[in-house]
This record gives sequence, structure tokens and C-alpha cells, in this order.
Amino acid sequence: MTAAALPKPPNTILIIDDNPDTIRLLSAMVREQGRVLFATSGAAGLELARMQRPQLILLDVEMQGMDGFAVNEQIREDPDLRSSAVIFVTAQSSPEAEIACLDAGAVDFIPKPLNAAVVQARVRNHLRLQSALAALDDLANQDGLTGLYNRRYFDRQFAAEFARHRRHQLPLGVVLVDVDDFKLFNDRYGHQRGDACLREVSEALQDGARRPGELAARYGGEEFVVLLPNVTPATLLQYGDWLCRRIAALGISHPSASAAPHVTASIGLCARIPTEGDSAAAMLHAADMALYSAKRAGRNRSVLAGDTLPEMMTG
Ligand SMILES: Nc1nc2c(ncn2[C@@H]2O[C@H](COP(=O)(O)OP(=O)(O)OP(=O)(O)O)[C@@H](O)[C@H]2O)c(=O)[nH]1
Repeated sequence: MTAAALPKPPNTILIIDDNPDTIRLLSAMVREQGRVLFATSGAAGLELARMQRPQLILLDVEMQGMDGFAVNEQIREDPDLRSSAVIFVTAQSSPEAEIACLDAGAVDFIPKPLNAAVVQARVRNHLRLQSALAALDDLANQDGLTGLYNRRYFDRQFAAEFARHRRHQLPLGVVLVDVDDFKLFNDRYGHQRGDACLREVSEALQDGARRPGELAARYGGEEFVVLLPNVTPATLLQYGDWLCRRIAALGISHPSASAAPHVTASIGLCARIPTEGDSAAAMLHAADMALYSAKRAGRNRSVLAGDTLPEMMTG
């Protein structure tokens, strides 16, 4: 999936309140503005928030057990939840109480007794703000030329997937793709055609990373990277060969290239089950070494880390 193709889910509003009557009342007030979920305790609310990533959380301050401030603190500390905006709902309407809510990191404050028009106006404004922030976030994660995810986003996702695959002891695959003799392409056709070529290659990569959890990114210059969850080395090798053929089949003319008269790419692959001493950086390094082997062996091919090509053995 590319940054440009990120799905836009409907707004989700989570109400956390231990009073079912208040939940009913609030739900009726905001149901036109998004999908409404609710929880009757702080702990259940946090669990639901982690699963559903709501844009907005309407959080009761005065709850039995974990109160609103304690729930809010956990939301602010959790990287997966931090982007959800919290509006406190409280019967305490003194300036001090209002300041305490805003100081705790809530974006707003709704006083009880609830007034439908006030609730709807506040929720509408904050959903708009949340959507603008999400759009900015998408832009920050996107490569300007190709629309693929950028390196910053990839690095973050790779670290998270690496940790997840280590936890569950699953094989993770990383694929480094480098366009062959691209300097010669720019020299011959100019930078603009070079840019167009990179866009076409990106589309091929995007086509090859559409399954859930797969991710294609521009790593820099004429180098790209694909992350494939839960993939064995044998499957990854097939994938690398397929990608090589897919890029060559674009048929972009490149008479000065060394491997073929059209644009090709060399690919370095690494798939393994992450262990304690392993790291995402080490996996990427292994893929990079494999890519180097592919270049040395004549380009337009993919090499799996750990495999030694005959050309490499003779130097
Ligand atoms: N048009 C264009 N060119 C770029 C972009 N980013 C990097 N390049 C060019 O990509 C070329 C990469 O050249 P090299 O690193 O020498 O590699 P190469 O010519 O592809 O050779 P091999 O990798 O060994 O096959 C350089 O000429 C860069 O200027 C870009 O965004 N647009």
C-alpha cells in the first residue's frame, strides 16, 4: 500500500463513561458525526481505543475506579493512542477544573448538564482538526516524487514489524531494489525522464505490495524498499525474481544499460525470524550486501542474503 492510497476511514468517536444514561444521551447527540463506540470503564475504554484508534474520545472525568485523568494519562503515554484527541466531559465547571482538563492534554472540555448544540459544535470542530492533522501526517510520510511512503515512515514501520515478528517468532522479509545504471539513464535522457522512470518503477513496486501489512517505500534516490510480513526465504526469492521481471517488463528504453537495452533493477533480499541479538539495521545491511552481490553478478537479478553467487566466489 502506498502513502497516496491510504484509506480514509470514517470518523470514530469513543465515549468512555460509567453512566449508561450519559452514554445514551451523548451517543444520540453525536451519532450523525461518525461511528460511535462506547465503554463503561477506563480499562475497557483503553482496550477499545487500542483496537479501533478513534479520532475523538469523549471521556468522563468522574468515573469509579480509574478516573478520566488516569485514563487520559495512559492515552497520552501510548504511542498507538496519542493521536486520538480527548475531550473531557465533566460536571465540574469551575475555571480551575477547566484548566486542569486542558493542562492534562485534552483538546477541549464539555460541561454537564449536556447541551446537544454545544456538544455537536465542539465535536464537529475537533473532528475537522483531527482530519487536517491526519492529512498533514500522510504528507509527512509520503515521498513527493513517487507517492510511495518515504524512508522516515519505512524506518518506523520496519522497527515495529521487526519487534512484532520477533515477539511471535515469524519470518520477516525485506527487499532492497536499486535501478540499474540509472546515472547513465539521466545522462542520456535528462533528469525529467529520469523522474518519470522512477515513477513507473514505483508503480510496479506498489502493485507488488498490496497485501495487508506489505509496504513499499522510496528509500532514497533510485533505491526502493519493500517490507513483506510473514514470508519464508523461498517465497521471498520467488518474489524478488518476479519483481525483476515486472520492472524489466515496463519496457523503458535504456540503450546504455549494461544488463539489457531497457530499464532493469537489481534486488537484495533478506528473510529471517528475528532473534534477540538481531536488529532491523542488521537485516537491512544483509539485504544491502545481497544487492551488492546482484550488481556484481551482472545486474537485473535478485539475490537472497546468505546465498553466494559463483561470480562472487571468483571475485
Ligand atoms: N532523475 C532522478 N535521478 C535521481 C534521483 N535520485 C537519484 N538520482 C540519480 O540516480 C543516479 C544513481 O547513480 P549511481 O548511484 O551511480 O548508480 P547507477 O548509475 O544506477 O549504477 P548502479 O547502481 O551500479 O547500477 C545518480 O545519477 C543520481 O543523480 C531522482 O529523484 N530523479
